[in-house]
Amino acid sequence: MGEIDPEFIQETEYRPKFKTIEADEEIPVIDLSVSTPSDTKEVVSKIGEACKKWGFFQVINHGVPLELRQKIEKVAKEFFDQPMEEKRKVKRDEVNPMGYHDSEHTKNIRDWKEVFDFLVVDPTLIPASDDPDDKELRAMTNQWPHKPSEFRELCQEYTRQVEKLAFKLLELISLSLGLPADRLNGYFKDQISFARFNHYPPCPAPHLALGVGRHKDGGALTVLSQDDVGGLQIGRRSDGEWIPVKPIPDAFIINIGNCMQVWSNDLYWSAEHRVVVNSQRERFSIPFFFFPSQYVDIKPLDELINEQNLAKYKEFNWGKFFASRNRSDYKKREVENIQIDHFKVPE
Ligand SMILES: O=C(O)CCC(=O)C(=O)O
Ligand SMILES: [Fe+2]
Repeated sequence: MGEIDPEFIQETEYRPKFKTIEADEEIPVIDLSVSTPSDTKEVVSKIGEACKKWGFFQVINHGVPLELRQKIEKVAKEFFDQPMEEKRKVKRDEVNPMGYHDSEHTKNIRDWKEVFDFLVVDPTLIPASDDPDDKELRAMTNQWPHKPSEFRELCQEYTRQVEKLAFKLLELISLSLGLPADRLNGYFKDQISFARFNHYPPCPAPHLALGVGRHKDGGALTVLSQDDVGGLQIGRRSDGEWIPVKPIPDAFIINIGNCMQVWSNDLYWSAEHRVVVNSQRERFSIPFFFFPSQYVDIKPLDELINEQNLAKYKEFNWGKFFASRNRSDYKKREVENIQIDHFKVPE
């Protein structure tokens, strides 16, 4: 049994069990290639069902070139393979959260991973603090390493392509809610989206630590690329059971974030998920967090609420929510991380 720093150790109830979970159910795999309006209708309906039941699905024939994905995976690995001294040159700090980081905390427990974050729009403005009365904004900017030499260009090309997919999915999700395809697009005019390279090194005590502790993604949706190692697990909406997400070559994993859950007034589900690590193989993944503009106030969409279906959430400001979440990632805090449940209207 390996020894690890106590700051990585999860409370007993949150440690992974490593029992074989009966694969009686898996998240749906949806083919996005459509040639007729009736194909689109079918895709929309499958997406709607997946968002309700799981909050997760995988997509194939998504339009992001495989070659680009292979290149980006290669440079991400090359970046992390460098000595710590090199990686620290682009280390993030409390002012600028973009760049390299190796002490991410989820729910106040340290994650067994290192990350590199980069923005889609550079610079991106966010609230300077999570204090609702503080109107000041600050700029986040990208920090690019010199090596690998094609790193920056590939990262920018990757976010351009994945952003296109994110907008396509946003439109399909709007349609699935019975709304016009472009109903949600305006919320992303000054999007604060970013992408992340996750590197999970082999862990000597995979039964005690997690690559990422259980959490829900904050934004509208996440487009995730994972390698063939596996380790992502999602909490099933019906009973909370942890279900592994099977790696499928060239597929993207899509999950609903908190904003979409609120917009849909709980029809769609932002599922809790986590990453288990193993003692043998390192794992890489690349989430793209599709985040609305900081000034957008999030609340259940007017078209979806009525006397039979009252709004389940009070309005909250996305930028302030993000600023609050962001602070808690750095280090242990005494208070609980902000959650959408804090905005729930009592029944
Ligand atoms: O590595 C993964 O598969 C998922 C990572 C994740 O959930 C996150 O970075 O928010
Ligand atoms: Fe996540």
